[in-house]
Amino acid sequence: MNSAIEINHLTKHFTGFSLEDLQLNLPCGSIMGFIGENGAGKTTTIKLILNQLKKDTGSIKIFGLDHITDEKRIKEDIGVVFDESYFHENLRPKQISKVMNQMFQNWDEKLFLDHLDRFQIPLNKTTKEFSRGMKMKLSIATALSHHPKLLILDEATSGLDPIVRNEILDLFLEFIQDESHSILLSSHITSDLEKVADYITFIHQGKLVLSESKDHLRYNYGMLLCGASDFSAIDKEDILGHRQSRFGHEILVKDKEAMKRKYKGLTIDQVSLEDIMLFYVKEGVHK
Ligand SMILES: Nc1ncnc2c1ncn2[C@@H]1O[C@H](COP(=O)(O)OP(=O)(O)OP(=O)(O)O)[C@@H](O)[C@H]1O
Repeated sequence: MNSAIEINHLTKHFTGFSLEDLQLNLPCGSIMGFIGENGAGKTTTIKLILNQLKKDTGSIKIFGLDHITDEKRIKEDIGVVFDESYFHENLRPKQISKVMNQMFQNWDEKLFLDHLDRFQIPLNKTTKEFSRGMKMKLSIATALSHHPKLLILDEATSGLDPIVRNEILDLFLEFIQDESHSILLSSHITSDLEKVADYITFIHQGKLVLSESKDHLRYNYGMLLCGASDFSAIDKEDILGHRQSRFGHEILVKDKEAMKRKYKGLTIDQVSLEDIMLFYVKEGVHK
């Protein structure tokens, strides 16, 4: 079994929105960043994976097993974090531990308390007395404490300060040291994904734009910078996306090295995930 999550031809229709023919493969031992604008379909995809929403067509396999017929078995091995805390607000961490112990065979209270200690989460407060960051850390500690093999996190680091986010990213990198572990991480904070993700899947208006290794994106995509006269000499087919500013033309290109050879003398910068997203979502892509 090499895939933690394997999605083929997944489709879900709502009135006014469709997730169409999604393909995604998260290899075991890796982190996949899941990106897309607000309303692109990330949470819908995650809920479909978790069978919290019913798919229309397509297949979803987790650890090689069907996500519906083998749901009970699979759920033991998945830790899930959504951006909202789902604990009752009058519970203290040890009471949460009792609840989780009923839910998961592999619940490990010692591990849970170790995570809380590391995150400096007070044991004597109820969750309604927690800050947003504390609630998020509590959710992540909970998700990790039944020894899951797969973590699925939907905007789990949104609204957290950079120090807390870094702590959490470090924890993800530790988790992934075990090659049987994997993470699907939806986030708008593309710089976080640049730090930790091995793969990036990008959806736009319910459709897959790309699903590639981060290194492939880093080495193949580039931003060509030029003035008006050079711009007119660039072949249309090389322009993946284009933006004009008062400083000149910025052109999103694929196959950076080939472009460097073809347009000698022009600057081609490294491109960030945020740039790629902006060009697809805001500037429009030419092909
Ligand atoms: N239960 C539902 N019934 C009808 N439409 C829904 C339902 N759930 C989601 N949608 C629609 O599906 C689309 C995608 O929503 P989704 O929450 O998956 O986006 P997202 O990529 O997670 O966005 P965000 O980054 O804002 O969280 C939206 O247009 C939303 O209104």
